[in-house]
Amino acid sequence: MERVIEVKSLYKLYRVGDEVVRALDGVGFEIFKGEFCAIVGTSGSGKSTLLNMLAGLEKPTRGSVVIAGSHIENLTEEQLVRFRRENVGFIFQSFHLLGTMNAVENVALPLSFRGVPRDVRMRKADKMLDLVKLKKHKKHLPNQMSGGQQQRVGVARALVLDPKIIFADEPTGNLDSHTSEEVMRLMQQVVREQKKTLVMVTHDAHLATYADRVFHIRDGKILKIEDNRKIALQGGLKG
Ligand SMILES: Nc1ncnc2c1ncn2[C@@H]1O[C@H](COP(=O)(O)OP(=O)(O)OP(=O)(O)O)[C@@H](O)[C@H]1O
Repeated sequence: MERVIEVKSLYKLYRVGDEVVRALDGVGFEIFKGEFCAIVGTSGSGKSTLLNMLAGLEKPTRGSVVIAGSHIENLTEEQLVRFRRENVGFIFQSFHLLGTMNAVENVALPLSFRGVPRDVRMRKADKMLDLVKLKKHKKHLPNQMSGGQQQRVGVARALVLDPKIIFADEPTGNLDSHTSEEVMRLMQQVVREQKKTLVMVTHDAHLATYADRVFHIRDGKILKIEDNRKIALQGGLKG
């Protein structure tokens, strides 16, 4: 199996007045190509800090983060921007769609930052919207779509540059429970069919059951890693 993310002895300490907060307190794990992993924990457990380190948005105090073979903790800001552009897609809780652009234009946006010609951009964006089953909503503006449809656009946009890894921070935080499950199933399907690696942060243990593996984090430490595939297999064997 191809290792896509390798984290070793990762620490992030913040000084707040006289106190030191250990947001990450010696975290280590590996994530492989094609895995859907969820990082689960309560508020303040260190989830966002961990995701920020994995995406190279913040520097660790100590330890290493190797993504697709590069030690990203050693990269300069400029190199990090390039690294993210070439390797990473993001799905946000609040969708982050541009209100004046329709669905295809929103999905095509990351391609225009790369200087891809308009006809190629539109063709690729169109294909991605088919993939997330939004064929009929391509010309709709964000305010003409439901929350779930907007997040499908968000998923399509994260995929359009064909990134190795997708990071999702509470991707269903603004959706009702039924729509959340739909978006989870979509993400699960995308990871399987496109052989992507998806790392999702959530406080919701139920949504985490859609992931292949669940990393439980508390006080900046990984308490346990649950393998849902093994659990499903054992369930199947028992049944
Ligand atoms: N910039 C900062 N300065 C000081 N302390 C911070 C900073 N960022 C995070 N922390 C602290 O680090 C710990 C972990 O925070 P983090 O945001 O990673 O938690 P979280 O699990 O993502 O929480 P939430 O679900 O509420 O977003 C918390 O105790 C938080 O107060």
